[in-house]
Amino acid sequence: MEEEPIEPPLYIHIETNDFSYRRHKRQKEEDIAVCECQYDLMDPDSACGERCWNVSTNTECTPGYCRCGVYCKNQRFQKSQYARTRLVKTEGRGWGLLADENITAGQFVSEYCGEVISWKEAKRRSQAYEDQGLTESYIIYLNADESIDATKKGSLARFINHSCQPNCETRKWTVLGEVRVGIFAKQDVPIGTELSYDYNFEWFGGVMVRCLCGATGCSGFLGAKSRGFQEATYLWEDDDDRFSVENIPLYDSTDDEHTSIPKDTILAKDEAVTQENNSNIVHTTENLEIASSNEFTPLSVEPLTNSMHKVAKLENQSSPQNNNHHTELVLARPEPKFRGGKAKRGLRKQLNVADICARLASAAARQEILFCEEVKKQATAEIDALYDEIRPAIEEHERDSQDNVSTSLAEQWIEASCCKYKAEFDLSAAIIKNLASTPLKAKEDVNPREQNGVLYLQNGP
Ligand SMILES: C[S@@+](CC[C@H](N)C(=O)[O-])C[C@H]1O[C@@H](n2cnc3c(N)ncnc32)[C@H](O)[C@@H]1O
Repeated sequence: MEEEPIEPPLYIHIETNDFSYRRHKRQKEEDIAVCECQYDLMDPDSACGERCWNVSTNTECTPGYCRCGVYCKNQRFQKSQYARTRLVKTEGRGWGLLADENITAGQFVSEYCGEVISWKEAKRRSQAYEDQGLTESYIIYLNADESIDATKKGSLARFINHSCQPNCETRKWTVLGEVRVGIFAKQDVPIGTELSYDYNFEWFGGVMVRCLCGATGCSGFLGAKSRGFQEATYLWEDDDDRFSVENIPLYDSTDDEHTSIPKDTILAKDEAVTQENNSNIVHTTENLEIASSNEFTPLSVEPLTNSMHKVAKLENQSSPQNNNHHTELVLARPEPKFRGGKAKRGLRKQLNVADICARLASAAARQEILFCEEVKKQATAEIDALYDEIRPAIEEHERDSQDNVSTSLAEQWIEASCCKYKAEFDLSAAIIKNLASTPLKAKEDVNPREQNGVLYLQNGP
């Protein structure tokens, strides 16, 4: 019997994402993250190695803005610094990718390139591919709004198969303002080993693929953790005839093999190949979140007054040395900080400045305190306005673990937070100073008022 030729699948090979659906983002100068690394001949890691703060936030250095110049090691996506890999025909799982060199844990293996498309378009294509009866799936989740479709255009990473016990993982990196997906080794991978990562499909199609990864504890199906899968299995349990096991289109990759090519026939070496018949759609979700180690914690705006819970209990002490109405400010313990670092608005005012001023005999002292309060109000208004601007980015971070706050906005936020802290501090300092050094009004001139447990003054006896 004549053996069928081993035909590598057809697709258009690309090494950077294709942006036909929208324009590539243009990185603004103020948004470029510049690290502090400086190349030192004696220390190779000095040129944007592990200690580089861009590396620690999964952000590549921008050429021309990194002082390490050509020595910068943090431009792996931009320079396509992939590991050597080989395309291989597997048994039952279509084509796969082998390590063609010893790969070390943490090494960048390849970028998952494809067409960057909107979430809506991904859904539309998913349906279309399914309607065409295509069983292999190449769409992965990029972020809440976009996906990467490597069905027709892609890099070699599109051939990496799923395993429930993978030796690689996906990570998201920001490169020149765009988020990109890389495949990174989770462990040392010896030459000749098949590369794999956990798809965790967001399964759009009705087609389910039996997982043939062979791992102990294999979940049984590709995308077993996906919402689509959960819904389908729920319906099965429901005993609904329409969704009985028989009626669910089930694709077993072994049955679908159209060739009888010997197991693991090594085909091409880092080879770009094209063919039109391989397509279908999958979505990964959780797995990509691994990439979000660039934790962004929104700055909390916790004014001093707020942390000084029930701020000031001003008690008058009669002192033999001081015939003035000496006043002591007692600060209660701070309340715990806001959880999640989220800025809270509408903070309760702790200091009744008008009331404090009403007790001070000196007009200059009153003016100073009122001025400080005015500055504090302005600082509060400033940070509230900024909060509205920064809010969408915070929400996006919460949704996607994606830090999209522009550096300039983040800097404004930090500056405004500092101004507000300073204004709070100045106000408190002005009150303390004036209460301590300024004569208070005579007791009969002051109308004692209930301070609601937050702040109250008692004149001396
Ligand atoms: C991104 S492609 C991987 C490359 C694909 N094997 C090929 O030949 O082009 C994903 C498809 O590969 C197949 N596949 C990947 N991992 C598999 C596994 N563990 N078990 C069965 N089929 C798998 C499924 O058909 C899936 O839709």
